[in-house]
Amino acid sequence: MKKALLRGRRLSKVFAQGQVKNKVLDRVDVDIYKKDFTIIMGSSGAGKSTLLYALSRMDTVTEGTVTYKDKELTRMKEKQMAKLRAEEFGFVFQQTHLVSSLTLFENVAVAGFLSKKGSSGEIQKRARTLLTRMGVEKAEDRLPAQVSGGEAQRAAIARAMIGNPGLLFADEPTGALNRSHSEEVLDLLTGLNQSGQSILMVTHDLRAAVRGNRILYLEDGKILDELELPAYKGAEDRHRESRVSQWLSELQW
Ligand SMILES: Nc1ncnc2c1ncn2[C@@H]1O[C@H](COP(=O)(O)OP(=O)(O)OP(=O)(O)O)[C@@H](O)[C@H]1O
Repeated sequence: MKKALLRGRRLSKVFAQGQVKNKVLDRVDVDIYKKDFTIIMGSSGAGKSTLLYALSRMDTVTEGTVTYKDKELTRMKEKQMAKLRAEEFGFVFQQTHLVSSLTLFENVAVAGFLSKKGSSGEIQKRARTLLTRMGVEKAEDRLPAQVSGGEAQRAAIARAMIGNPGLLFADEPTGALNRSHSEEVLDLLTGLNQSGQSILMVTHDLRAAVRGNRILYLEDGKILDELELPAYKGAEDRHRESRVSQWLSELQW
């Protein structure tokens, strides 16, 4: 039996606004496995991002436990959690949140210094290698405002990878990109996964979802169903997209 890298048990999240309570996650049980490219799908407002934030402890849960490599994150104090997050997790969001006054290289290197993994020289070398791997080495001395949205997102992925994370969390990483830039970013994520990187990604885009080998479907705060797929082999596999599309239509997505 596969052992979970990250495990959520009976996760509930209630947002209270005055007297009104909105239960967004309802006792969700979920396991995320090492080396998988796991996707969270569901309709708008289903709680996808809330589940990602709960599992990464970017946000607290109302009830339930989150365990990563046998450490219970839901018991950790914020300082301990911040350390674990810096050492073990990488994050990519729809907006890159790159520091506007720093070059792409500096954005990646600074994140590397914060992860405290290696000497200054090693981190700078790794930053350059990652920017090259992401295909943005020619833009590394430019500010975020001087590059395209796709280049900025690729630099943001380099930044997320600089600490060699055990798990990369991505929340709609292609949500703000045009089709060709989205494909470039998805190709990079697929490549990272093929070299062993575990990824958990939220998306509402079918083209992004087909990159995963396991898709979880969230509805009304619960995981309604999941689909296992073989590893992604390339865009020519048309059958894959129709299979996922068929599954989603059965779920009335
Ligand atoms: N900080 C918050 N305070 C109050 N309600 C919130 C908060 N964050 C999210 N919600 C509510 O929780 C529900 C789920 O939000 P969430 O962003 O997780 O959904 P989602 O499935 O990621 O949606 P989308 O695909 O539209 O981004 C929504 O009804 C949202 O309005």
